[in-house]
Amino acid sequence: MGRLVDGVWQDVWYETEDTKGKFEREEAQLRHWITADGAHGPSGEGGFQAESGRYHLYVSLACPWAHRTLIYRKLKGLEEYIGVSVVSPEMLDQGWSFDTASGSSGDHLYGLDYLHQLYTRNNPSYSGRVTVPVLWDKKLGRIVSNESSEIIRMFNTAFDGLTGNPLDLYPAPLRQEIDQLNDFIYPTINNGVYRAGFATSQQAYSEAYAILFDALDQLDNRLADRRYLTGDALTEADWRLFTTLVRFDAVYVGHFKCNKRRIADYPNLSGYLRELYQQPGIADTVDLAHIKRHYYFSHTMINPTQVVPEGPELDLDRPHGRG
Ligand SMILES: N[C@@H](CCC(=O)N[C@@H](CS)C(=O)NCC(=O)O)C(=O)O
Repeated sequence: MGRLVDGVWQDVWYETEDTKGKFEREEAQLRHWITADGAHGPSGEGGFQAESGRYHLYVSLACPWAHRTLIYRKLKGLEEYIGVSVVSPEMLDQGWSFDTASGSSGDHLYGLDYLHQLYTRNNPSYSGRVTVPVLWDKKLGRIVSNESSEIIRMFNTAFDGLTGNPLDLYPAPLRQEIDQLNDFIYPTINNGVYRAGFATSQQAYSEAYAILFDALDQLDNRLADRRYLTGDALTEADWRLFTTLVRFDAVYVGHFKCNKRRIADYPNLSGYLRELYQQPGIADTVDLAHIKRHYYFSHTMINPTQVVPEGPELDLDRPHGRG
């Protein structure tokens, strides 16, 4: 775990001293957009046109943000257009690595040892955290984006002319509602579990815990009379929630101390989670072994023994009873 400072790797844990024990996630810095015609998107520079084989995704199967991009790659039929390299679940003193002995696919493009080398290949004097996912442009040898919420928006439309895949997970009539749901779910739940788990003071943890379970209760109620978060169709908001829910009982309950209830205890969220898991292709994107290994083995300040629990027994293939 660490960060780059002027292109040099430094092994440091998250800073919480100035924030009374609160964990604050750093903003992603690299924010260009792939578009159908190469015009520039909402931020960054232009010149990143959707093309087959031009772009490559670097992901961790453990990471909920990277998981979003893998789900979109699957649902939008992008697998033959965009390659993937998977880092090892073990994120230790050099950060994310391509160590094949511990579960990485290896770096398919350059045979690098560590993800931080990709960041300095993009910018030799980069300063900041070295995070997944990374969307890489093989043609220009640059990082397009390291912000998952924007990568999934690109994947939603930019390649449609090539793939002919019309699925729209951010349809115009629902955008405002989806944005509102995201604004609610990101701080309370997606990042909320991290705010609980990475807190270094009782107060910061207890606050994050209360906000998290209040938000889950609200969503469970919402799903009592709605099949999905916005109604009858799955949207971006559901997939963004899913990547946290599917890790919850296996990791966040124990490792991050989010233990008021399990998702399995919620009458509506539990079936909803299974329904999303059972959508075609989605189970292929979920790797619970990487998920458990990553959190329990990498966060040595939380779990210094690095012992990974055997359980719980999850049965995500059980009938979901929704609809
Ligand atoms: N804003 C980023 C956040 C990505 C992120 O924080 N990824 C985590 C893994 S779950 C990471 O790579 N952390 C390494 C670090 O912070 O040093 C996104 O959504 O793409």
